[in-house]
This record gives sequence, C-alpha cells and structure tokens, in this order.
Amino acid sequence: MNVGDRHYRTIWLNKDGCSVDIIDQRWLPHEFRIVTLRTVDDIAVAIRDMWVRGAPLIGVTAAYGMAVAMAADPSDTALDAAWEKLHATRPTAINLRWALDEMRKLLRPVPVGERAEMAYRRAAGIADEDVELNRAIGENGLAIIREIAAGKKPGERVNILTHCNAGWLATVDYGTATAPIYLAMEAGIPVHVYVDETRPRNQGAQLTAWEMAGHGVPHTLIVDNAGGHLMQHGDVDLVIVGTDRTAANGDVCNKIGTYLKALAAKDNSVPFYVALPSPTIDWTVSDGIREIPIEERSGEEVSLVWGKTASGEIAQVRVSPEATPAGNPAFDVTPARLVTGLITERGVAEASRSGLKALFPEH
Ligand SMILES: CSC[C@H]1O[C@H](OP(=O)(O)O)[C@H](O)[C@@H]1O
Repeated sequence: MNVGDRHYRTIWLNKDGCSVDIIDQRWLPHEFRIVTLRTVDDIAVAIRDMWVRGAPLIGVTAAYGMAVAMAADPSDTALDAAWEKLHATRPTAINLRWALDEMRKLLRPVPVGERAEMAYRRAAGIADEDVELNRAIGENGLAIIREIAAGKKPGERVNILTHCNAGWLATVDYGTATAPIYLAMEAGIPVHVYVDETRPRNQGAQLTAWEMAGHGVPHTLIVDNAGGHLMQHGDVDLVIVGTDRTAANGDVCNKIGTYLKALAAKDNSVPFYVALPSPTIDWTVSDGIREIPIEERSGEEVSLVWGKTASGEIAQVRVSPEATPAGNPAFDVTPARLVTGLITERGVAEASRSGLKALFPEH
C-alpha cells in the first residue's frame, strides 16, 4: 500500500539480490523503519520477536528465510536446519509451516547448485500469490459491505469493527480483513472502522490505526472491552477479522480476544466474518479448540507497554507491579457456530467442513 507518495510491500528482496528488506513494525506508528535481514538467524529473530507479524507475512518471511539459508549453504543439512530454526519461531500461524513445507518439498530434489535461485524465485512467487489472494478476498468481502450499505440511507456509513491487525501490514499487501475496507473506500462506499486496540501488543492501536489513517479511512480507536457495548447499541453493522489458522471444520484461531467479539456479535445478531486466504486453512485439524497450538508469549508483553514519551523517546513503561506474574496466551479459537462466513479468495464459505469443501473440493 502507499506510505505517503510511495508504494510499499511489507517485504522485498534487497537490491543486493540476497538479503531481505522488511518494514520493522515494532516502531510503528511512531517511526517507519526499514531493516535488512541478511541471514536465516536474522529472519528467525524478526519473526519470533514480531518485527514482522501476521500469518501470511510470517509465511512469506519464512520462505525468504529458506532462500537466504540456501544462498549461504545449499546442503541438505542446511535445508533441514533452516526449516527447524524457522519453524520454531512461532507455533500458531499455519502459513509458517505451509511455506516451510512448500519450500523444502520444492528444494529437496533440486541439485544443490540450483537451490538458492529456485528458492528466491519461489519465495517471490509466494509473495505475489499473497497479494492476488488478498485482492480477491477484498472483492468477495466488498459484496458483503455493499449489501449492508444498500440497506442504509444515502451517505450513512457502514460501521465495521476489526480486531488486531489483519491489514496490509499482516500480509504482503492489501491485508485480509482490511482488503474489503480498502476496496469499499475505492468504490466510494461510506465506511467507518472501530479499531480494537488489541492488548497486549496493541496491533490495532499501533498498526491498524496507522493503516486507516494513512489511507483516509474514517476510524475510531476503542479499548478491547468496548466492542460488546457498541454492538448492544446498534453501532456496529459488521465484524471482520483475520485468522492465523482456520480448522477444516470452520473453527477460527485468531488474536486473543476474537472469541469474545464473536460471542458479543452472536448475542447482538451482528454478522461476524473472517477473512482468510486458503493457505491459512489447516485441513488436518477437525477440532480447532483442541488441536490448534496457542502461542504463549512472555508476560512482559502484558506488564510492559511500548509507547512514545512526551519527550519523543520510544520506550516501555511498566503498568503492573514488578512482582506480579502475567499470563499471555496470544490467540484464541472461535468455534465455527459463531462465524457468519469465511471470506476466501474463491468466495464466502459457510464456516463448516462442507462449506469449505464446496469452495475447495480438491482438499
Ligand atoms: C492476516 S493474519 C493477521 C493475524 O495475525 C495477528 O497475529 P500476530 O500479530 O500475533 O502475528 C492477528 O492474529 C491477526 O488477526
């Protein structure tokens, strides 16, 4: 998407042809920093410590990690070591495992002298595919927004609530949950977005709000606990969120707090949609709540909050007593029964095995 008058993706091959440049999202919205990742270790740290985050972007970054590893050492040993190192970074987003398996399956039978070039080409292909998938998700989600807009008075805004960041910063471009929003803006449909701040890492407050502001999307930042109240008072027409892994039965794993939004939406008859590209579907999982691994991150992310001080310094402040332990499950699973529909690149699926199979019969 555009940042000022320049178009950016979230990740791209450095002009040296080997390294990978990324937007280091830890510093947004205060600073727009681009960093170069030169080794597979650099890339593993960037994923683990959330310099880049978001399921599709994690997958693409890992794919480039395999390419960088092959450029350094194209041996089988290095191929497997890179797979293990990158796989160990974050357990929940299925896109990471999908991309790593895709790369290793491609590279294993290739002569070692050809592996690096093949790997970079495939990583770039996965990145390009992500952009196309998200654009298609946007078109399919736009139809939902149009239908809601048709039931409103001329000029009355469609109020959409989203949780965390499933925007272009979570992907290579466009985003998943935000793709329909951006296309609605392009189509001249009046929209307004309630942006959940999304504790503890504040991906909503720091990333989604930055995205919305950068693209002129009317939006309001809210605390995570306000969404139910707004839905009770008819202030939300639609909830659209992303997902890190969706089970074959339609259960949806997403940032912690998504489940609570889905409960409130159900209780208030607010449509609750999940936007996802098909690589985010885990066809091997039939019960999301029991089978999807939930990443437990450091409690320090709860106790210490990043922000910009009055003197302009970006720093962390402690919001709880030093001695207080903090739990930090990073995701939860929304049962399919609470999901109105899954917005994919092929259309909107009912959140069920049969619904997904209808759109993806090859699985
Ligand atoms: C389009 S996937 C976005 C998804 O990823 C986020 O998690 P994290 O920021 O920890 O990588 C969140 O669950 C978003 O919905």
